[in-house]
Amino acid sequence: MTDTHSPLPESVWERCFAPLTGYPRLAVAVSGGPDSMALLHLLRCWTESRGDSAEITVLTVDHGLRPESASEAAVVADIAGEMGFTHRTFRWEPDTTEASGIQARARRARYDLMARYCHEAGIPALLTAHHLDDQAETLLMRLARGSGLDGLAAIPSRGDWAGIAIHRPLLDVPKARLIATVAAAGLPYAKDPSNTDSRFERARLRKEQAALQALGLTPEALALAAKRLSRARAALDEAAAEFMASAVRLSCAGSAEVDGVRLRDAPDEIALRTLQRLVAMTGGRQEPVRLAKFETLLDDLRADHAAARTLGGCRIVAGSGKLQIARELRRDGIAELILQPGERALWDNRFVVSLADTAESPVTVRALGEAGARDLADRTPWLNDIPRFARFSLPSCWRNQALVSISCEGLEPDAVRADDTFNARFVHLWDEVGS
Ligand SMILES: Nc1ncnc2c1ncn2[C@@H]1O[C@H](COP(=O)(O)OP(=O)(O)OP(=O)(O)O)[C@@H](O)[C@H]1O
Repeated sequence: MTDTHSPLPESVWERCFAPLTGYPRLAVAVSGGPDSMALLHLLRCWTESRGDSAEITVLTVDHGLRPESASEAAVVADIAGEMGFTHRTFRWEPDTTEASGIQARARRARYDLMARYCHEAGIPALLTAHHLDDQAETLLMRLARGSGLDGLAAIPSRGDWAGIAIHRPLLDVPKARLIATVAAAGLPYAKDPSNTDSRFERARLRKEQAALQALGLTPEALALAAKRLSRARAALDEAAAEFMASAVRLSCAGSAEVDGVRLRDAPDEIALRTLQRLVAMTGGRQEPVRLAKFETLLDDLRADHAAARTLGGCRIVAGSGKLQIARELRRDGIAELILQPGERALWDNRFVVSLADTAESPVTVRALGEAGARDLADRTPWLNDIPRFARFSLPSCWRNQALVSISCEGLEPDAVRADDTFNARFVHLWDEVGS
């Protein structure tokens, strides 16, 4: 990819999209800016060039932060429609009392909304249009923060959000090429003024482009460094996954049990990754947790000082040679949701809950709670296989204030099954961790 200012040729986009082969359905995140409009156009070229390509759904989040945002979403909807793709717009209502971190909150809300929709629609993967210049900027920003290996490896080409695979097929492509691609395709695109607003770190960095390039810190060189570091990150992730396969028991009920002796003896990097991973999987992706907190946890475990604690939405309890991790039931509870017959939804970023269309009426899904868990302990044998505290945050299904099911896919039917039209499936990665 030496010519950085011409449209992307077929040989290149075919290679970019190769990892997407085999998905029956794909969602693509399109803001209406040049990068994601280029991705949309290339995806159309790709689907046209293949007889058996995936069904595409285009997703736009209207953050309502600029007056033009609704009309920009409408333009994306029109273009997606002309291409023969389904389109959905989600409106985000920001909490205006919170003054800080609007970009980070918008980003989190965006991924949550899109992942939720993907679960409802049965779409396993979401594409975003991150590119080489995004990668280079991310590396520089992380350097400035003193990030470690994971941070410096920057944006992964393949990630995960609440059980949905995230693919970034254009990560090796310079932004200028995407602009040339979208221009050659004759597609309109929106300009986001926050890209040049000096209140934001990324925009400040862009203003220093010339100075950085003069020092040899070109986007290509930075992205290459990130790519090399990402190989090291991938190797460590793989080693951690192997460790987890033999030292972790992950329950279909969404809790994890780790062999405490093996965790203490594991290399720091592997033990830390295991803890981070399990907290992210079982904790419903609450606020991001700083690495330093995991380092303290590991030190305490090794020094036998690890009393029960909470971290990242989880409760972590050490004892009898094991470590148990499960979603914490906080005082402010876990949000409930109402499920209509025939509906499927993501609950607490952990379980895909569904109600068969034969169900007689809607149900409410909520955490089982302490009283419910006590009541069921003798009647539902698998409950005894998971830690007591992990039972409180299990998905339970209620109708008219009566508990009708706590069915978890992969476990024996429960004793309360007054209704067998409800199902809950833990969203996280069976094949990577022993269950
Ligand atoms: N409002 C939006 N609606 C739909 N997709 C969006 C929206 N904003 C961003 N995206 C998707 O995310 C990609 C990256 O955009 P941007 O760099 O602004 O997002 P980000 O989420 O902050 O990035 P990161 O995930 O690296 O933090 C876009 O190319 C697009 O695919």
